[in-house]
Amino acid sequence: MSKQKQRSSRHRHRPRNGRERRPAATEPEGVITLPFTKMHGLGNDFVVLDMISHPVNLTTEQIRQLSDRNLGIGFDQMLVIDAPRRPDADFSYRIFNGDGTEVEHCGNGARCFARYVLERGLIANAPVRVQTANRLLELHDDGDHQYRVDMGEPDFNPESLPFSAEPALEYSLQLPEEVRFFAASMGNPHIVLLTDNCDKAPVHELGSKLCTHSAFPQGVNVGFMQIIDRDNIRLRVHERGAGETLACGTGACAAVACGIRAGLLNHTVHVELRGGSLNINWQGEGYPVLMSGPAESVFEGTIKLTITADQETAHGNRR
Ligand SMILES: N[C@H](CCC[C@H](N)C(=O)O)C(=O)O
Repeated sequence: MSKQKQRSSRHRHRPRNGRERRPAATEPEGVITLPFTKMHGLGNDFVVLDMISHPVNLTTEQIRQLSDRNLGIGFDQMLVIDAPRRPDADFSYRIFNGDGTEVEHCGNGARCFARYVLERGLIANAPVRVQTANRLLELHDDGDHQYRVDMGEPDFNPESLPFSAEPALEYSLQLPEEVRFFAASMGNPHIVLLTDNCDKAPVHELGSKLCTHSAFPQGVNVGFMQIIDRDNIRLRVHERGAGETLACGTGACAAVACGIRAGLLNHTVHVELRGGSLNINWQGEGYPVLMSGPAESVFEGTIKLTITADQETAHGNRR
């Protein structure tokens, strides 16, 4: 059986066209009950929505409200699972920061995605191929809730962030104080600053200033990397659209790739973040970055949402 057929036979109730959908429970006019799952990767926390079974297009404002840790559910990012949009993928998934902005990649989220679809039998077994806005990821299950993700290749071209500068190993900005940093895209934009002590790094003050600096028209994630030795780093990340998180998977990949490219690190690095640790491997130009780490599922819930008429239509149409 061709790989394509093998792949489709691995899906339980998941015809390619995604047509079989169970509408979210609908209550009085415009109110729906939306099931969600709360998950995290090293404390970087997510709300996971299954848009195949419960289709609804949330507005930016609704995402912001749901991310509020007092008024909503609370999360760093929302992961939205959907049917694949290309034949070589098993699923697609969309990622939204807590501020409602949609982004291209989420490393900790990819591991949680893998656990979600495998534990629910939405696919028979790993590897799971999932497409994001601009990448195709391959997710592997290493057992004991440890997952390994082929994160794709780092892109060191500053235009990929975007950041208008001549390609270089290291860059600088006058804030007015001079700040030096590496830059890489993992599908989403990262800059990485070296620090001799993560605990004392000005993650919030400097991170928030750089994250929204005009040099980065689409914003940027700001990592603070402390090199312990060639096999171990500590890392804190001020994330675009979320602030400092307890861990950042794409940030760990970007930091290690930049460190290896600068000749400061070996090819497999243990990354200690505030929420725990990841193992990152990168063999160099032309190779993908491989990330290994845990994914935890915390609780299931439902939330009532008032949706507008056109969302209702979209909701209805996607049944
Ligand atoms: N804030 C990031 C997206 C989430 C990345 C992070 N949570 C990860 O695990 O990679 C951005 O705006 O590009």
